[in-house]
Amino acid sequence: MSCPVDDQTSSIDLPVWNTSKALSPCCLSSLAFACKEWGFFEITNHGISRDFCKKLNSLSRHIFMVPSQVKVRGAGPSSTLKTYTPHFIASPFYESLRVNGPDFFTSAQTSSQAILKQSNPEFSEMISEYGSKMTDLSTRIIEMLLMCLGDGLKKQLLSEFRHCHGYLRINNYTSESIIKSLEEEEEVEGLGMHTDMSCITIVYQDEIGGLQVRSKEGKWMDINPRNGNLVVNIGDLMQAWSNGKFRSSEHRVVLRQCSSRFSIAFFWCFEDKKTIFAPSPIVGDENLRLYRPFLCADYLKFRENREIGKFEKVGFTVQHFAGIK
Ligand SMILES: O=C(O)CCC(=O)C(=O)O
Ligand SMILES: [Fe+2]
Repeated sequence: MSCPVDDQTSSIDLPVWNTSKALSPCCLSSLAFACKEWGFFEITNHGISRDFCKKLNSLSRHIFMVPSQVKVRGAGPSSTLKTYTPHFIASPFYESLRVNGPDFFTSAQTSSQAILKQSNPEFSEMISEYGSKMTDLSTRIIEMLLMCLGDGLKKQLLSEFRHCHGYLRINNYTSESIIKSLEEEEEVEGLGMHTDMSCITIVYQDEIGGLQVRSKEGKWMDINPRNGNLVVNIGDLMQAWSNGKFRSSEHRVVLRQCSSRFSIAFFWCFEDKKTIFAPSPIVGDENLRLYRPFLCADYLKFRENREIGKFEKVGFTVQHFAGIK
C-alpha cells in the first residue's frame, strides 16, 4: 500500500447540482446519468462555507496531534467503539475519527473528551452543525435520486428511507517523511480502493485534492470539485436497493507531494435491521433481480469480518455478498 502509484489519470467533469435551485429536467437527467455511470456527482450552495471547513480542520487537528498511543487508548478498543481508526489500519497515511448521529454534539464531546481529556465545546458545536446540515442534504439527495428513478417514485418509495441514520468520519492524511521523498509526479495511496457501505456519502475535501473514482473500464479519474462543491457518491446499500440502477463505484485517495490532507465523509445509511430488497416498481415487470434480499446489519458484518485490519478494502462488496449471477 505504501508503494508509489503510477497509473496515468485524467480528471472527470461531474454534473453539479445547485441545491438552492429547482431541479430542471435537464439537470435531473444529467444527475441520473452520472449516478448510473460514475456513482458520483457534486453539489453546490450546500450551506457549508470554506471558512467553516477551515476552522473545523484546525479544531480537528488538535485532536489528531495528540500522541498516537493516547488516541488509541482514549478512544477505547476500536473494534467495539469504532471511534478512532489509527494509522496502519486502512493505510499508513490515514487516521480518522468517527462521530455518530443523530446526536452529533454528544458523540463529538465523548470522542474529544476521551482523546484530549477535556471536552471541546467549540468542536462539538461545529460538528453538530455540520452533521445536521448533512442530514438535511442527505434527505434531499435521496428525494432527488428517487426522482431520477422515475415519475411518481419519490412519493411511493420515500418511506423506505425514513429510518436512515448518518455518521461522520473526519479523515486526516499525513505522511510527511514519505511524501517529501516522492518524485514530483509520484503518488501513494492515502486510502486504498474501496466502495462505501452507505446509501450515499457526502465528502468535503480540502484544496489538496486526491480523491479518485475508478471507471467501468478500470481507469482512475481525478475528482477535483470546484468552488467548494461537495462530492456525493452512491454507496453499496443504494446500489443493491436500486437493483443496480445506481452504481457504487470503487474510489480511493492518492497523496502527492504535500504534508497533509483533510476531509470529512458523511455516510447516510439504512438502519441495521432493514431488509434490503429492491422494490418492484424499480425492478420492473421482467423481475430481473440482481441481488437477493439481505439484512443491512449482515452486510456490514460481512464487510467488517472479512477484512481484518483492512478497513474498507474492495474485493468484498455487495456484489459478492448478495449478487445473483
Ligand atoms: O478522503 C476522501 O476524500 C474520501 C474518503 C472516503 O472515501 C471514505 O471515507 O470512504
Ligand atoms: Fe469512500
